[in-house]
Amino acid sequence: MWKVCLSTAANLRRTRRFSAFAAFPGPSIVRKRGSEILQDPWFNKDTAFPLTERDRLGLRGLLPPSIVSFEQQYDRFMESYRSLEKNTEGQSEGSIALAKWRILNRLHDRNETLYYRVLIDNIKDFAPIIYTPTVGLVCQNYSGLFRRPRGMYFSAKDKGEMMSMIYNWPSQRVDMIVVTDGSRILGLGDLGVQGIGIAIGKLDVYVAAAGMNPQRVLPIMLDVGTNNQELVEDPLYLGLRQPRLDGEEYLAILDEFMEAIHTRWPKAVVQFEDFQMKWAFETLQRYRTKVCMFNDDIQGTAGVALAGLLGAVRAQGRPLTDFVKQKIVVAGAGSAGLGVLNMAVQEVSRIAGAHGVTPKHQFYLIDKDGLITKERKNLDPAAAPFAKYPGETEGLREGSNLVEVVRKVKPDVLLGLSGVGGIFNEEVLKAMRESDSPKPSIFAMSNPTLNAECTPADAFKHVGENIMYASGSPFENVDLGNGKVGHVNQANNMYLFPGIGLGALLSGARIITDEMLQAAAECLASYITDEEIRRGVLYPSIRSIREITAEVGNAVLRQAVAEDLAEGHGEMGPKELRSMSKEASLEYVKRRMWFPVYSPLVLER
Ligand SMILES: NC(=O)c1ccc[n+]([C@@H]2O[C@H](COP(=O)([O-])OP(=O)(O)OC[C@H]3O[C@@H](n4cnc5c(N)ncnc54)[C@H](O)[C@@H]3O)[C@@H](O)[C@H]2O)c1
Ligand SMILES: O=C(O)C[C@H](O)C(=O)O
Ligand SMILES: [Mg+2]
Repeated sequence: MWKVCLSTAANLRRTRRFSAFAAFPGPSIVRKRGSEILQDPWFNKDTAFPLTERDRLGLRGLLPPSIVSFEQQYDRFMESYRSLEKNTEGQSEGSIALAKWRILNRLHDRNETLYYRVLIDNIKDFAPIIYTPTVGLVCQNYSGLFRRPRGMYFSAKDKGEMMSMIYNWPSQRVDMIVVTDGSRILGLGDLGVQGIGIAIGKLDVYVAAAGMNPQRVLPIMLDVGTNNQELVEDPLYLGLRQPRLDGEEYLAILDEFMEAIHTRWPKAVVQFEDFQMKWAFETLQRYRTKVCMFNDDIQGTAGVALAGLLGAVRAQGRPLTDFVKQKIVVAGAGSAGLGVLNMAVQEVSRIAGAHGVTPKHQFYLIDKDGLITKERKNLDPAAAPFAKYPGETEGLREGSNLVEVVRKVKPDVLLGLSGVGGIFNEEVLKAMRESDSPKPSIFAMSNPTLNAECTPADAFKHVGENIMYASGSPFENVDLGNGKVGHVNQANNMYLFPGIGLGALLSGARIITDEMLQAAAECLASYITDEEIRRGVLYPSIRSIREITAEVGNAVLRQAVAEDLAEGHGEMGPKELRSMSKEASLEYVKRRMWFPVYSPLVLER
């Protein structure tokens, strides 16, 4: 039916692209009738309710008589989106982006099936709106933009109540939770309760990329106060107006919350997002051996960066084992930068182990106070493994600045996770011209756009055309003249977190191990062909995120099975999972991915 109704070539392409994932829609059980259904975005079909359903569900007379098809609704939405693009021409980028977010958000609030379908089909255009970078702007303005709640809010005032509060969530089943305490939203700092936007955006990506069922995802804000004085003084601010809890008080809230969600949904996968570094590592260590959870900023980012770094080795025409020889300068010693270095060191050990040599790396770590050495006062224990000994610094000293380090080290890769826009300035980029690499790489991974350490245009201009470039937020490719294009990669954890969550869920993994994350990163790295590498491509197009996520999910699932951590999911037991070939488990993953189509609604009284 869907196929014969399609009118445009674009529609045809859409259907083909996802035909492998589309399943015949089974019925959805609904426990409400009439106008209550129209108010519920999970079930609402607007004017597309067929007559039989209008009769069955008490909708007759509540809708205009004409029945509009899903495809017509889809086209009408896209038309209004395009006309908004025209009508906002000439306005500031920020207000255009917010207008686009509003129109998508209104659809999200009204009709989830249509919302997720347009999101999946147009992920390249819409990801920058519902996710990085616009989601940053949305979080900054969340209190003013607020119209209706989404997800759950647990605050410091709810201490002792969380175990009962958790049952206020209407869905019996939750598969995926993204939780933030709002303390470090992208590179925008402490945004308090307004950080809920980031959890919502990540879960939208889960639905679009991993096919998580939107009825079973839950964004959560843990409001433990904010140290952002501007917010506290903002009359519109919707969060607690108190300093952030710290120390044992903070951990007591976290523990109570984790116990509550684990009690109600013991099989749910939990993603920690945008926690400040101080708590990011500590909470990861505290819960990762007890529940199925991971920290996206530490672990998801690390996997994506590692995949890109392995691509950078290939781009130099070197074998992957040469990763151990790479000189990598990392600017930013926070949760993301340290996560990347930890995983890179594990990779070095693995390669060295396989070749019977002593693992040794050439990684340099810089924070806001410059090069980190063993002489650093109050050296952070998490950064200590990467701090240089005096003899190893090639004339550099404690606190040497970025340009000094780049000049001296002549790194193969310069990678930024500092949260500070523009620190890869002209001087630093020009110093990269002296890189020892035949193809230097610049990863400006901080988000959102203005926080990128450098723009791609500046990187190609100042380092030269012969580079690999990646940024955390999306940028257009760079026109290098004479028909040449400087390819811009998006090194964003969105390539991995959906697959990590999906693989963990579908295997029923008890916990998420380093090896499962490694499998995810390797899977992503192997996605790119030599020909693509030659064109400067390190990551596949966001357009194929659903296919990539299925593969990554399968890699994670298979690793969970290999480590005997898979307890199974639904009717798929651990024994069945163990007996599956790689192809069979990939098929299982794909079949389990939710795809938005209107399913028949069946009333259960
Ligand atoms: N692309 C991605 O997928 C991705 C993933 C995670 C985080 N990020 C981005 O990375 C950034 C950092 O995140 P985080 O969680 O590590 O933050 P963080 O606050 O934990 O760490 C920031 C680090 O940068 C250092 N820094 C500050 N100014 C600097 C300077 N001038 N030079 C060098 N270092 C400097 C700080 O000292 C600190 O070590 C954010 O902008 C975030 O959006 C991107
Ligand atoms: O949210 C993103 O776009 C990536 C990452 O998780 C970040 O914190 O910047
Ligand atoms: Mg993040």
